[in-house]
Parts: sequence; C-alpha cells; structure tokens
Amino acid sequence: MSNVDLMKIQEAIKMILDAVGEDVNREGLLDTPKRVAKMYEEMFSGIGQDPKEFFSTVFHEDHEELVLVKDIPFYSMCEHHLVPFYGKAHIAYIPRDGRVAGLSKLGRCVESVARRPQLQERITSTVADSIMEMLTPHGVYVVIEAEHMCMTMRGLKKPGSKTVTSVARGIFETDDAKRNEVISFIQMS
Ligand SMILES: Nc1nc2c(ncn2[C@@H]2O[C@H](COP(=O)(O)OP(=O)(O)OP(=O)(O)O)[C@@H](O)[C@H]2O)c(=O)[nH]1
Ligand SMILES: [Zn+2]
Repeated sequence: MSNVDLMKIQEAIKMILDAVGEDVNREGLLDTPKRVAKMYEEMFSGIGQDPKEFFSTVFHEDHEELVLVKDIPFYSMCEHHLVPFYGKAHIAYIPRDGRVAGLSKLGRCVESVARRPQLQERITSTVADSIMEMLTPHGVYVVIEAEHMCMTMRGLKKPGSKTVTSVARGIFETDDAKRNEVISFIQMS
C-alpha cells in the first residue's frame, strides 16, 4: 500500500502553480495537480521499502565466479532540486557458498533505491551494502553512470556531462584485476 498523500500533493502543486504566476483554473492546468500527484506516487514508491527484502530468497547454485548484470536503466530524483537524474547501473558480485540471487532482483533493488529523493553516491552504496548483507558474497562491485538534470537544464547547464560512481565491497576492494574484469565487461557492447 502506498504511503503517499495524493490530496496533499495536489494542494501543494496548485500552490506552486499559483506562486509562479500561473492561472490554476485555466483548462490545461485543471487536472495537472492530480496528474503530478499520481506521478509522484510512482516516482517515490521506493520510500519506506527495504531494498534488502528482494534478496530474502536465494537460489543455491555452485557458481563462485563473477555474475554481472549491466546496463540496468534507472530514473531517480535529485534530493536537492527534485529534478530527475537517470542512467545505468551495473552490478557485479561473486557468490559465496552457492548463494545466488534471481537476476531480476538486482534490477528491483536498484529501482526501489532510486525511487525516492536521492544522491547518486547513496544509491550506489545502498545497493552494494544490501547485496553484501543479504547474500554474503565474496564481493560486490556497483558502478552507476548518470546524467543529472540539475546540472543540465539549470545551474551549471552542462548537458551531456556524466557522473560515474562506484562502490567496491569485499574482494573487489583489494583485487584490481577483478575490478578491471568487470570494467572491461561493462565496456563491451
Ligand atoms: N554529490 C552529489 N551532488 C549532487 C547530486 N545531485 C545533485 N548534486 C549537487 O548538489 C549540489 C547542491 O548545491 P547547492 O549549492 O546547495 O545548490 P545550488 O545553488 O542549486 O547549486 P548549483 O547546482 O551549483 O546551482 C549541486 O552541486 C548539485 O550538482 C548527487 O547525486 N550527488
Ligand atoms: Zn540537483
């Protein structure tokens, strides 16, 4: 069940439109507060979710080598300006004791963490730490590349600039060759 107060968002959006000098009663804007409320309900649906819960079920498979799911698209909202930042997440881990996650759960974890007011660094570390805690793998390496609308459509105005963040846990913290293996797979088309 959603915790989002749709009526409150509608009121707030009406106030913002009014405050920027719009006529809230003109035809094109009549349903806008309702639409924005529904949109926020979707975009902030991760609030209150525990991203670790996607890993509460594990499979047992005798694979203690690299697993990489790359190019997972995500959309999030910059917590400073409430405008989108979006890009791709790449998640690598090396299972231990046969504890592997369903592949889709990696993407579900990213989506849950992204759908709340966020920082790119925090998405990266939260995903890595959730996997570390729940799967206790040999290591996790998460790389996220994103474009921040707050740096492209306003402020600095540098369209095309990309921010890359990475978090290494476990074996990836010390093993350069393992990190480089992941990076070369990420770069492969
Ligand atoms: N570290 C980090 N910073 C972010 C992220 N998203 C946006 N920011 C930055 O957050 C900062 C907020 O800076 P402030 O000086 O408080 O806000 P501002 O005056 O609107 O900043 P400008 O964007 O420089 O105009 C800006 O430098 C943004 O680029 C993120 O995911 N991680
Ligand atoms: Zn921002």
